[in-house]
Amino acid sequence: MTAEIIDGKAFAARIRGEVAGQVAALRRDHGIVPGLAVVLVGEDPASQVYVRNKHKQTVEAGMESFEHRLPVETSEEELLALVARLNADPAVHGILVQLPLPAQIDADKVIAAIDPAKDVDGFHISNVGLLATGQKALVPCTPLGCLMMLRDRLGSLSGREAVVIGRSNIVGKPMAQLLLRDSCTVTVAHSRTRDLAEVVRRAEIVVAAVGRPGMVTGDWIRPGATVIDVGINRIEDAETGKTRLVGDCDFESCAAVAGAITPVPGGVGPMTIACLLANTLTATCRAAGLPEPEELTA
Ligand SMILES: Nc1nc(=O)c2c([nH]1)NC[C@@H]1CN(c3ccc(C(=O)N[C@@H](CCC(=O)O)C(=O)O)cc3)C=[N+]21
Repeated sequence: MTAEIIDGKAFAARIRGEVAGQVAALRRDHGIVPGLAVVLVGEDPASQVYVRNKHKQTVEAGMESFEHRLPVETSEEELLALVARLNADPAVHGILVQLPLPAQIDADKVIAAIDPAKDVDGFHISNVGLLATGQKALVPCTPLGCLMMLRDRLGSLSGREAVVIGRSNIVGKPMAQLLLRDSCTVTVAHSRTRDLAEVVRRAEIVVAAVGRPGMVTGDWIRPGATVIDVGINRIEDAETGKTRLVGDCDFESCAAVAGAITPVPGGVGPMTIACLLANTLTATCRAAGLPEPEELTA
């Protein structure tokens, strides 16, 4: 069997188009322009690429983009002061502080300082708790994108066996909560899981988010399973000496067994940014007391 390759790039473009349409309607009917503030501390090259892409796509969707680049030696107090200003700014509907942060800044403290209503990353404990208890939350972008692709391919997820590999606050844990909310039977596996291959072989849905290049191989995959590869690992190609992006799944061997699989690049990554725009639109609608875009939320 050869897996269908899920085109995350095309899916993300479709979502951004939908967001752009609703942004245009908000402007036309209510004079509201959604605004997204992205804060980058330091000059990590990968982070700079992501922030540039976010800015470009935010503007293309018709929203306002506020970029704040701070030097690597920025203090925690300075960053907290900026967050406070953004919280108070009515033109800002969404706030994203790019992670990781330099060592002198406590990321948990910064996330806790963001107004939960503007927390488009869905990282604030208030949103984490709302998601975990099945209430209306802002949901982390990467798991939200994964959920959209799974629903699109499988329809109802009810009763399905899902295995999430990885237990991070950013992907693994919220992914498990979303799958649970859609009535999957969810297992969260991780580096200490015994017989990991055997656990993964049970799954109709595999979400790999461990950050270890090529760790999941085809012999771990149940025939026909849907495989969502969240890993974005930059490795050096042994032959060309150039760096390239690979996922947590060994693509060739997994694609030979799976029913469908997301590629890296061009899978989950573009969906993450599309969902950031969707969350910004959702936050804007909620702030204005307007009906929110149902098909763009979890
Ligand atoms: N507060 C916060 N929120 C985030 O959402 C966040 C963050 N911090 N820190 C860094 C990670 C990483 N991240 C990505 C987004 C898009 C791609 C993406 O579009 N990737 C392309 C490839 C891009 C390339 O060539 O490097 C793809 O997979 O096709 C990747 C990674 C968001 N993150």
